[in-house]
Amino acid sequence: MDSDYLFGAIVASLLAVIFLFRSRAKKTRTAGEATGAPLASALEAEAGGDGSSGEGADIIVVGAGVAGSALAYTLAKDGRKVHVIERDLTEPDRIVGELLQPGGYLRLVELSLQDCVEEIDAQRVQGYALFKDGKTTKLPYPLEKFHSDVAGRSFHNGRFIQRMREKASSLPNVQLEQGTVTTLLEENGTVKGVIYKTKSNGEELLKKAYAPLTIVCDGCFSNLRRALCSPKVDVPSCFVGLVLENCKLPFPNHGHVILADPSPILFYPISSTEVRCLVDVPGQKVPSIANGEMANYLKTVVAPQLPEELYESFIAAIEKGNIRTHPNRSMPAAPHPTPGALLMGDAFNMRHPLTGGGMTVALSDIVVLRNLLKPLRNLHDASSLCNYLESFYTLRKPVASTINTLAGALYKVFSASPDKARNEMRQACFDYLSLGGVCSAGPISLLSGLNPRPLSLVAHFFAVAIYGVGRLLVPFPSVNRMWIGARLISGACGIIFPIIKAEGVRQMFFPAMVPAYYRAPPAK
Ligand SMILES: Cc1cc2nc3c(=O)[nH]c(=O)nc-3n(C[C@H](O)[C@H](O)[C@H](O)COP(=O)(O)OP(=O)(O)OC[C@H]3O[C@@H](n4cnc5c(N)ncnc54)[C@H](O)[C@@H]3O)c2cc1C
Repeated sequence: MDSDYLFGAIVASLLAVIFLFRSRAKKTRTAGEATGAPLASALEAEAGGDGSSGEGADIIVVGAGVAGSALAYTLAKDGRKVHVIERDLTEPDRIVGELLQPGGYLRLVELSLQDCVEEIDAQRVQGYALFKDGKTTKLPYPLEKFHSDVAGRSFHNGRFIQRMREKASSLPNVQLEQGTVTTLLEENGTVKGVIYKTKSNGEELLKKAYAPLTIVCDGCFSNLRRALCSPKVDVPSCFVGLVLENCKLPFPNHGHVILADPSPILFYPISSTEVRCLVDVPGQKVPSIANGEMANYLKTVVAPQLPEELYESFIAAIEKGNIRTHPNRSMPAAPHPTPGALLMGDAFNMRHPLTGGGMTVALSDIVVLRNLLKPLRNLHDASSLCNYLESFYTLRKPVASTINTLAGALYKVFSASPDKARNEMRQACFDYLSLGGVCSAGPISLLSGLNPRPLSLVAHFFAVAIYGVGRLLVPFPSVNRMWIGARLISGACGIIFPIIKAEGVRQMFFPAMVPAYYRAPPAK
C-alpha cells in the first residue's frame, strides 16, 4: 500500500508543482437510515385522515432547514407551486450551520436570499486565524475582487433558518406545513409523493401529498434517503459545543482554529455578544455530560491548550453548563437516480464540518438545480426528467467535491498523531499557510467556496507535502529524515486519494467526459 501511494505521490507532486507554477504565471499575466424501506407503493400505503393535500403542487419539498427553505423560495420564485412539509416549524436551536463561507454568501445573493442574514445580529467574517504551539497566523479571505458586502457570515442557525422560512412562505405559491414525512409514495418505480403525519386540533392525522417531483431535504439524520441513494455514512468525530459570553476574540471577525491535541478546536462569533466554541472529540463516543466527565475533560485537556484571551470565558461557559454535542458525519454523494424524486442538502451529501462548508455546498447545489429546472414548463414526464437531472450530479462536482475533499483532508492533517511523519505534515501545513501570498490565499479561497477548483486543491495539498519533505531534507538530509519524508508523502496520498476516489475521479477532474454532463432538457 505504501509503495502504491509513493508512486502516486511522486506523479501527483510533479503535477502539483506544474499546476501551481502555471496558475501563478497566469495570475501575473492577468493580474433515520435504519428504519427500513421508506418507499411504499401508492396503492398499498394506508393513509387515513382526510387523504391528500397540497393539491396541484409542482414540487414537494421535505424539510425546511437550510436546503429545503432556500429551495422552496427559489423554485417558487420561478413560478412553481411548492408544498413544503417540515417536521418542526419552531426556531431550531442547534450547534450546526452557524458559519456561512463567503462562497455561500455569494450563492445566497444569486438566489436573492442575502437579506436572510440581516436583522439576526449576524457577524461578518473576514477570514481565519490559526494557532499552533503558541504561534499564530492570520489567513484573510481573498475578497479584494468582490463587492464590499461579500464576506463570511456567522449567526444563530435557527434565526437564519426562520428568516428563510418566512421569506419562502411569503410567496403565495408556497404552502409551508408542519408535518413529519414517513414514507415516499411509489408507483412502478416512480415517486409520486409522500405520506406524512400532521396534527389538527390536537389530533394526529395521516395525509398524502402528490406532486410530479419530490425533493427530500430531511438533513443529516435522513430517514428517507435510503430509497434514493447508497448511504455510506462515516462518523470520524463529534463536536462539543459551548457558547462564550462577552468574550473578545484575539482576532475579531475571524474564525479561530486551534491545532490542539488530539484534534482541532474552533471559535467564531455567532452574535455581537456570543462566541461559539466547537471542540472536536475523535470517535463516536464523547465523555458523559451527565456525570461531569465532559466538564472535567474540557477543563483539564482542552482549556490548557487555548489562547490566554479565551481561557476565562471558556471556563465560565463550562461552569454555566450548557454543553451540547453533535456527531460529525461525512457521506459521499451516491445517488440512485429515481424518477419523481431527488435528494438535496445533508440528506444527499455530507462532509466533516471543520471547514464550515455544508451550507455552501447545499446552496450551490440549489443554484445548479434551479438553472437546470428553469427551461422546463412541466415536470410530469418523470423518467425524461430523471434522465435529464442526472447532469446535476456532475455539474455540482467542482464546488461540492472541492469543499468535501478539503474538509476531509484538512481534518486529518490538522489532527495530532503519534506518527512523526503525520506531525511533520501538520507542521508543514501550518508553516505553508503562514508563508502568505498564494500559499494562504489559494487554500483559503478553496475552503471559502470563492474559487472551488479541484485541481488547485490537489496542487496545494501536494505542495504542502513537498514543502514538508523539503524542510526535512534541507540543509542536512539523513537516512532517517529521508525515510520520514517518504512516509509523509505516502501518508498525504493515503489521506487524499481515498477521498477523491469516493468523490469520483472523472466527475471531479474531467466532468466534460461524463455523458450526463451534456443532457438537454426534455423536449416536451
Ligand atoms: C456540528 C456541525 C457543525 C456545522 N457547522 C457548519 C458551519 O459552520 N457552516 C456550514 O456551512 N455548515 C455547517 N455544518 C453543516 C450544515 O449544518 C449542514 O450542511 C446544513 O444544515 C444542511 O442543511 P439541510 O437543509 O440539508 O439540513 P438541516 O438544516 O438539518 O434541515 C433538515 C430539516 O428537515 C427536517 N426534517 C427531518 N426529517 C423530516 C421529516 N421526516 N419530515 C419533515 N421534515 C423533516 C428537520 O426538522 C430540519 O428542519 C455543520 C454540521 C455539523 C454536524
